Order: sequence, then C-alpha cells, then structure tokens
Amino acid sequence: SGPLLDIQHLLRPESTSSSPTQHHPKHASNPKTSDKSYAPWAHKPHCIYPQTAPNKRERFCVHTYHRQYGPSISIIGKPEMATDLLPKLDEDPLSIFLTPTQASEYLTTPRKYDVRPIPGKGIGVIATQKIPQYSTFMFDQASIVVDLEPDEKKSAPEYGRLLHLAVGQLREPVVVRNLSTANDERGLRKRGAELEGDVMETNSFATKVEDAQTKALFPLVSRINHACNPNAFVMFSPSGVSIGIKAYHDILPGEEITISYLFLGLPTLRRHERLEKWGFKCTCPLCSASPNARFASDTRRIRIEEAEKEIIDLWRDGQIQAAIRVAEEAVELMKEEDLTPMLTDEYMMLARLHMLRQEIEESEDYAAMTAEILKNLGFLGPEPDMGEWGLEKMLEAYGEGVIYRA
Ligand SMILES: C[S@@+](CC[C@H](N)C(=O)[O-])C[C@H]1O[C@@H](n2cnc3c(N)ncnc32)[C@H](O)[C@@H]1O
Repeated sequence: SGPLLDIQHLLRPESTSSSPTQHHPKHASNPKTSDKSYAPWAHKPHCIYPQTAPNKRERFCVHTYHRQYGPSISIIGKPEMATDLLPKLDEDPLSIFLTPTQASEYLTTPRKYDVRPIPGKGIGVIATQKIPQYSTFMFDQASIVVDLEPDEKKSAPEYGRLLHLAVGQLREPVVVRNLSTANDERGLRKRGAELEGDVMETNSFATKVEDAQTKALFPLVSRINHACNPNAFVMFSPSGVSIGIKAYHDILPGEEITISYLFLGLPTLRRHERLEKWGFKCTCPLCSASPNARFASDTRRIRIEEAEKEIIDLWRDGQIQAAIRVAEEAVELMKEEDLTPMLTDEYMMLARLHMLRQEIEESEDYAAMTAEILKNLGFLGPEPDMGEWGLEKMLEAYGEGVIYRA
C-alpha cells in the first residue's frame, strides 16, 4: 500500500534564495529557535508555497502550540486554519463529552484501561475494570493535524520535511515517533520523515477540522487495535481536535478495547482489502469465525447493501409499501449483524416512507427510535433535551441524507 500522505514534487520552499538550514527540519527541535515573539505559537511558523498554485502564492505552514494542560500540537495547513483553530486548542475534552457530574466522577475514579502489549498486535488497550455500555471512558487531544490538500497535490519530499518539523517541534516528539516500529526496505528501523510518514499512515484519523478535510494524530487513542465488530467507537469534538472513546457494549475487565478502522457493515473480502494498508491480517472474532458463520454474515451484509438500492428504486417507482418491507428486512439483518449505528439511517428511511403514506404515528415512532440510538451513542451531546428531537427535527437533520439517497 502506498503511503497515506504520498505527496510528491508539488511544494517548494518559500524562497529559493534562503539558506538550506532554514528548511532543514533539525533546527526545529533546537530550543534556541523557540522565540516568544511568535506567541501564542511556540516557534516561528514555518511556511512554504505549493507549486501547484504559484500565482496565488498560497502559503502552507507548520504552527506549533504548547497546550497549557495537555500535549502540544502541530498544525500543517493554511495559516488561516491554524488561526481559526487557535481558540479551540485548549478545549477540555471532558467538558465536551461528559456532563459535569460524569466529569467529576471520571476525575475521582481510577482509569478503566491500561495500554500494554497484546500478543500478535504490538501494543493495545485492555479494560482493567468494567466499562459500562455507552460510557465515554478515554480521551485524547490531537498532536498533529494535517490539511489534506498537499496530500491531494502529491508532493512527498516537502511534505516529509514539514511533517518532520511538525513532530520535532512538539514537546515530546518521541510520543509520536514511538508509534511506528516499521522497517525500511533494508530491514532497518525507519527514521526521520520516513518514520513520521509511517506513523501518520497507520495511526491518523480522517476528520474535519475547521471545514478542512484533515488527517489527525491522537497518540493515546492510536494504541487501540482494530476489530470488525468493535466494542468501542470514536467521537470527535466539533472542532475535531479532541476525541472521546465510547463503549458500544459493557466491556469486562481483561477484554481488549477495539474500534473499527473501517466503515461498519463491509463483507469479509472488502474488509481485508481495506485493511491492507495497516499491514496486518485481521483475526478479530468476525474474521476468524467458522467459514459457515462468515458466509452467513457476508450474505447478510451484501443483502443490506442491495436492500438500500432496492428501497430507492421502489420509492422512485411509487411502490412505497414494498419499499417499507425491504427496509424492515434490512433492519432485521442489521440487528443480526449488530450494526446498531447503521439502524439510524434505516429508521429514518422508514420514517420518511411512512410519511409518504400519511402514516404519521409510525413515522414518529421511527424518528423516536433514531433519536434514542443517537442519544445513546452520544451524538446529541452529553445532556440532550429529547423533547426537542421529534419527527420534524429528525427529518430536518436527516433530510439531506435521505433525499440524497433517493
Ligand atoms: C493504530 S495502530 C494500533 C496500535 C498498535 N498495535 C501499536 O502497537 O501501536 C495500528 C497498527 O496496529 C496493528 N493492529 C491493529 N489492529 C490489529 C489487529 N486486529 N490484529 C493485528 N494487528 C493489529 C497493526 O500493526 C496496525 O498497523
């Protein structure tokens, strides 16, 4: 698999006349280059111009910020992104994902997980105490955020230098560098920009930050391994720079905490294709189930995908009752496959279809079922007012999605 941030040839140094050391990342980790005059940034922002937009002279920079309470962060992207993000960099994940009562309980009870070696998987995260269903039990803040634009522009060498600088300017670059044990072609441990590129490749999350599609690295959460039917999932703060890990189910002491690196619901072959970039053979319970069980699961998953297309065709044909039957079948299959988050879309499809038949009561019931799942999963905030989330608001929230799918 090619590197995630496989950027080639398209960024060039800000000024060709500047001395080579000016662009040498090594100077970044030298504390002498830290200058308070760049406050609130910890170092002088380092900028280059993408070669693809020479007329625009659009800058692409590294901005590093040392959080007051928490790890430092380097942002690689347009300077406006760093400026807009600045007020959010000190956000407190606890106050975003928890109610005040939950936050004080979290702060006064021991941590419920441990980070340790897991046979065959490197390092992983294990529950050390019971983690109740739907509780948010682990938090992290981004250490590196990369605007994906240079990725699209394929400009590896300069991106590598920016990334190396971005990591070097963190208070603890080793926390990021330790996330890779990858070797190069000669079997030696990767170093420098190559190593940091590998870290981003295998550990970063795609997330929206200030409306930019970015890759963000969260070093603690990076230690969570993949499972196709995971027991936990990731929630992003609205800013995209904080995350919380939430339990889908009760997790018992000794159980490994897992998240899915992929969209949920894929059949085996497509999961394995997509997992290739992480370079491991998945041995999660779903992937190592008996051939019969895997076949049955794949059949259900493929049928769920087909059902989506069928529902839309029937809807277009005006066969609403038939579309409802197919959507109900998909709901049952999703339940069998334990794909709870996917039910929200399906229930809203059913709410919409029943609306078309003037069956308001059924429509309201399905909207309420969606709201209940969203509340449990935390997508309506830590203390949602459920009175607010009736049929009308749910249709509004899902309107675009449902219309788009139709
Ligand atoms: C985001 S990291 C997870 C933490 C990693 N195990 C570590 O030691 O830092 C992703 C890497 O972990 C390993 N990994 C994750 N899930 C795995 C699984 N289910 N089975 C085997 N290896 C896994 C793979 O090497 C993958 O590239």
